[in-house]
Amino acid sequence: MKRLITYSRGRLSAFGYAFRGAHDLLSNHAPSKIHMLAFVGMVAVSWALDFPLWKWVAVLICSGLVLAAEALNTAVEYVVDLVSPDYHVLAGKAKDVAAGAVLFTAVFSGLVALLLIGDSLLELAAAQ
Ligand SMILES: Nc1ncnc2c1ncn2[C@@H]1O[C@H](COP(=O)(O)OP(=O)(O)OP(=O)(O)O)[C@@H](O)[C@H]1O
Repeated sequence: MKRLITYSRGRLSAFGYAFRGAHDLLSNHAPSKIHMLAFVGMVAVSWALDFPLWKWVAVLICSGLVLAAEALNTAVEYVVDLVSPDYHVLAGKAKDVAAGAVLFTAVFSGLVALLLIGDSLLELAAAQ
């Protein structure tokens, strides 16, 4: 029982650290705020176009991937700034590649959003 309580406390602390990281990400990094705004905008559009369940799932998966990529990119930036505050070509590459991960997820999520919205608009037009 004591081990279970200790284990549960450890897991709860881990959640706390994760929420602290998410708070830091969303309050101190402008790109994350933009991604969050895009997510809120996409939720509004999905609501307005009365997306079916599978489209909501696609929206949530894509939005989660973009925010997770942004979080990892920010983590890479923190670590690079810690271990290589001075200029180093590899430090620059690490940051650039991490930013590339965000670019990939954002571009492909944008394409998914266009397909989902386009499909709903075509359905609406066909129903007129
Ligand atoms: N220590 C370094 N050595 C070499 N190049 C670096 C270094 N730090 C940053 N750079 C280069 O400058 C670019 C911008 O770095 P910076 O830390 O400002 O990231 P950023 O993309 O502007 O961060 P944010 O997402 O917070 O706006 C990096 O992608 C990299 O090419």
